[in-house]
Amino acid sequence: MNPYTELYGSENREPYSLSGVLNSNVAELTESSEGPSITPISHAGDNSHDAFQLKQKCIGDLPAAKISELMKLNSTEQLIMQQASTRSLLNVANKILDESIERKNGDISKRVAYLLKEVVRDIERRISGQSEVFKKQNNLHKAREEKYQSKIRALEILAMGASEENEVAMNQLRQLKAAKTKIEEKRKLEELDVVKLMEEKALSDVQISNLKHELELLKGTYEKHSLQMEVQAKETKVELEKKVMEFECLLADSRKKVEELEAFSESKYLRWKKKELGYKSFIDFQSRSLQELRVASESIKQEILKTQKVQSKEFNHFGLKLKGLVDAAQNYHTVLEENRKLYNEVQDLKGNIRVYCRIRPFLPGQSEKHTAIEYIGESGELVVANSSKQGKDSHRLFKFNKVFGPAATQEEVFVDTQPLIRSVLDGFNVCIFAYGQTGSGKTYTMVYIICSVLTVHVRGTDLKTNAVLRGSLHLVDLAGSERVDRSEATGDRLREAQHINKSLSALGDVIFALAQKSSHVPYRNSKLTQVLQSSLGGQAKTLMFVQLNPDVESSSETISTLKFAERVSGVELGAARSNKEGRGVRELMEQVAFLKDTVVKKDEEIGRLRTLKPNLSGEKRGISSPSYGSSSPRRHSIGTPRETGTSSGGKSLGRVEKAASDVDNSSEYSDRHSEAGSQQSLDDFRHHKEFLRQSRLAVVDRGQILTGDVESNTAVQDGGRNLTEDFELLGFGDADSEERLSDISDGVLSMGTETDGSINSIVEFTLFPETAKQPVESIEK
Ligand SMILES: Nc1ncnc2c1ncn2[C@@H]1O[C@H](COP(=O)(O)OP(=O)(O)OP(=O)(O)O)[C@@H](O)[C@H]1O
Repeated sequence: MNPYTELYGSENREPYSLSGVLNSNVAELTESSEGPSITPISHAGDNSHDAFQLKQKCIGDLPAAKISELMKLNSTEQLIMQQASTRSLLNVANKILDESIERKNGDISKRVAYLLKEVVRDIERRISGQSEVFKKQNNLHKAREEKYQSKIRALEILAMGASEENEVAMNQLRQLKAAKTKIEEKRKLEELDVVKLMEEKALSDVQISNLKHELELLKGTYEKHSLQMEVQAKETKVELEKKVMEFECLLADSRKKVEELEAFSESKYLRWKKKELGYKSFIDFQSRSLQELRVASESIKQEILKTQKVQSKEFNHFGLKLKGLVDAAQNYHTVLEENRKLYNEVQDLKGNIRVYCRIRPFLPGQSEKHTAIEYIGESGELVVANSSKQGKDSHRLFKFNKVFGPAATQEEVFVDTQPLIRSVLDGFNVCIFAYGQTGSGKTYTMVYIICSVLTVHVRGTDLKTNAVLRGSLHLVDLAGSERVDRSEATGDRLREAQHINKSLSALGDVIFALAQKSSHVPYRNSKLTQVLQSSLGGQAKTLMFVQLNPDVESSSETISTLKFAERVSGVELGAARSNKEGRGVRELMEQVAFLKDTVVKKDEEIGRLRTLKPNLSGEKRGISSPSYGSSSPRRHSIGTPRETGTSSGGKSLGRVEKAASDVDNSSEYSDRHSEAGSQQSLDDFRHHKEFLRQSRLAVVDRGQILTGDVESNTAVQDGGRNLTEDFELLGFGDADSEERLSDISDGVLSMGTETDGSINSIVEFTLFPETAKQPVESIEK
């Protein structure tokens, strides 16, 4: 649609129609220019232009409709118009319009006129474009004409030429035809392509519509989303506003604080300023002092150098003195060693009981316990903490011949004990017994000997002097010396503990008597002391191992044990003497001993019969008999029901009411138990005998342990005789005392065995049934 129609409607048709007229004229001109008359027009242009100029004035006075009418009607004018150039024609139209605009003064709106002018200009542009095309076409036609002319000339030449050339022409024609068919095919293909493209276009349309639909959907969701976002934005806005308010409050606070801080920092700054001034003055003062000090240090250096020289001289002097002191110290140590030796010799001469103290280590699982042992000296000093006491008494110092700490090995203990054991071969009686509370390591130290007392008798002949040597070694593993109140034993175990305690208190009595050098030593109060009589009083060498439990909970037991050991260490047995006798003397000694024992046994028999009398008259009460009245350190009551205690190695451990270590108390015990302790039940006695039958024999010869059957007594004749002698020596040789002998013969098992050279040894294994009671049969008899 023409845009001018839209703009001006029917009122403004006049310029449009004028333009249409002009256009049609131009179109006519254009059509005519394609024809062969173009050339005359262009050639005749100049003449017609002059003619047109002539008519120009009168045409200009006419209205537009008239002009077109004139152009149609007047053939001469028409020709002029046809022959006039388009530019001239348009100039005329312009002029007419301009004049009409001026003349009509508002009949034709200025706007329309202006647009008309624009249209005319556009036509002009087109016409100039068309003229360009015409020129080009003209040139093309000229070129074609020339080409055809040359072809015509060529064809004329060819026509005049031979028929072969005609054929060539025909061929060319055919080729042209073929080319034409190809072109047609190509066109068909292109048509097909167009169809395809149309189809694709249809598809694309469908896709576009789908996409549009999707776009609609997306638009919907987007709108929803944007709505939500808007709601959220509103909420967030509210929150933010709140926050802004809060921040504003904070800001106000912060401002206040800042102001305060500023004020504070201002005051601080002032203070620092003052301080700075102070420091500056102080630094000045210091630097002055430093200068002075430098000067002083220089002088001191000089003095030091001087002093160093003096000191080096003095050092040399001291070195010489020190060397002298070291020599003196070495001498002091040698003297100290000699003193120790001399002290030991004095001890030997006096016949003091040697006391070795041994502290067992904490057992596995006791690692967190505290120790009561505070100090172990190399010369036998021992400091023990006494938790029950305060102040000065909270520590107690003891001194013994030797103290073995928890780390001491069996080998170390044996090395120290070896010389004593060796002296048995020289005819000395040696007794080694271990004392201490239950579980303190007595058996461990006595090298796990399964029995309580092991006696080794060694007999030999000195080949040079023909003298007979008799030595005996008693190894005694005593029962635990724990208090009954601590053991909390009841029933059978309490009785057992009391019996065990008897033997320990009897031992205490003996040691107390020996320490007091009293005329009567109560050896016969227990089998233990009877067995040990030769070792405790017969100028024997006696060694006591005091075993200690390091646990602080056992400190009271430890203290009482050590007190007892202290007493024991004070006992002087007299210088040890070797049993080296001529044959005659020995026989006489044996006779004396035999007679002594017989007297003693007769006394005992009388005493027993005395006690038996009230029983026979119907009074059922305990009797006191030396043969049964003794208690011993170990009880082996096989077959008797008993509680399992803390014993190790199958031993029955006695937890006793009072430690025999406490000599003050032990005498009291001795009195009390000498009567009560002798009561033995028939059952216990039987059990004891049964056990003894099953017991095995251990043989020890120079530290070697041999075992043998109890029944297979393979002693040589001398050995057999020795056994009898030993029984006599121990005071059990009375043949009249049937019960006691049977008890001892079962209890003391011996075996002789050859040792090196002429020395024979007898080993005895002794068990003491503390709970064995007097058999009813014997009482009745
Ligand atoms: N020196 C030691 N080194 C390592 N363990 C030891 C030592 N002394 C003792 N023991 C251990 O401590 C425990 C108690 O020792 P032992 O049985 O010899 O005590 P005891 O005094 O003979 O006891 P009881 O009075 O009950 O017969 C045992 O397990 C033993 O192995």
